[in-house]
Amino acid sequence: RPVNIPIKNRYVFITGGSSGIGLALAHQAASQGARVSLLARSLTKLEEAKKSIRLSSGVDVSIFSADVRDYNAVQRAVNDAGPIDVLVVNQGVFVPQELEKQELDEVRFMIDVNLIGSFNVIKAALPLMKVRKDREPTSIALISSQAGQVGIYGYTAYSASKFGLRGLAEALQQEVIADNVHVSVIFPPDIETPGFEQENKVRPELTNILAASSGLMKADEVAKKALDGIKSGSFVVPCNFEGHILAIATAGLSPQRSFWMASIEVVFAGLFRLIGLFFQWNWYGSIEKWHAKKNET
Ligand SMILES: NC(=O)C1=CN([C@@H]2O[C@H](COP(=O)(O)OP(=O)(O)OC[C@H]3O[C@@H](n4cnc5c(N)ncnc54)[C@H](OP(=O)(O)O)[C@@H]3O)[C@@H](O)[C@H]2O)C=CC1
Ligand SMILES: CCCCCCCCCCCCCCCC(=O)[C@@H](N)CO
Repeated sequence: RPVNIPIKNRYVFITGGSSGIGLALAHQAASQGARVSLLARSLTKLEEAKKSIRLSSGVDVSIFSADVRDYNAVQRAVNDAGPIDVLVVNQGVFVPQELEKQELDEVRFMIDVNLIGSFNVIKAALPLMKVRKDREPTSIALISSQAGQVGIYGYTAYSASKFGLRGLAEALQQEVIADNVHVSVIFPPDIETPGFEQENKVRPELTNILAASSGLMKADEVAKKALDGIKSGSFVVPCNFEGHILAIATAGLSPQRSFWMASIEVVFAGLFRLIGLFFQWNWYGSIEKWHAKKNET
């Protein structure tokens, strides 16, 4: 059934809101009349974000410095922020590397921040969100990645953390639906953000080749898709053309509000499996070629 989750005059809490997608989302939510709170570690970056939002939309946002890995710190921030209508769990770290070369500390870092950190944020915020149920519907949105829909070379730990968010989201939606809380998972491709700029310095060549199957988006475009998906209470939120194909090919047993999209998923399931196999065939071809070239030199 369709749902409409308004943003205007509502409380939006964004983790990782001081940079990249989170910051773009904060700008857009503020300019649409939301009361915005941001959480991240660096107070300096938070203050810069606050200043830039005040300059562009005249809105004063609240900022909270905390590490999502620290449950007590997250709980304090969430309680200080007050009511929450829309929770955007966006914080994330990504250090691409072949597992054989990657230190386990880096694996743990990604799982801790991306997955366990999301548990900490949601668990701390849920009680505050449930008390808002007598009002309008509320939302919990998680920023995953297309690497959370399909495993990609160089992303063993990152993909695991982002696939994990999907399981969390599917189960959570069943637990909170009675409280009129609607869960959305956003699956973006590569996005031009400060984090991506860092990632690009160390990304394995094969990761670049495979990720190039999907486009590169601007943070503003992704933020707009995310916000529209949140407002319409969509469970799976794709961001670009490839993302739509990927969403249908990996629909699995996730909830679907749109009768139209559900029909497409059912009727074209076989066709999209075929497209998926074509991509895999192509990717394994690239991997083979890359190894052949490496062995030559
Ligand atoms: N850029 C891309 O290509 C893509 C990104 N994504 C996902 O989108 C999300 C945002 O990415 P992007 O905007 O590029 O990232 P950025 O690196 O630009 O921003 C990350 C934000 O998260 C905060 N953050 C990081 N670690 C923690 C922590 N332990 N506790 C609290 N806050 C933290 C950062 O602030 P601080 O460091 O001060 O804590 C910052 O505000 C991530 O979940 C990422 O996986 C998905 C697909 C593609
Ligand atoms: C069945 C049809 C398939 C359609 C095309 C599929 C293309 C998939 C490409 C996946 C790209 C993953 C990018 C990850 C970005 C990211 O999260 C990092 N930049 C870290 O932030």
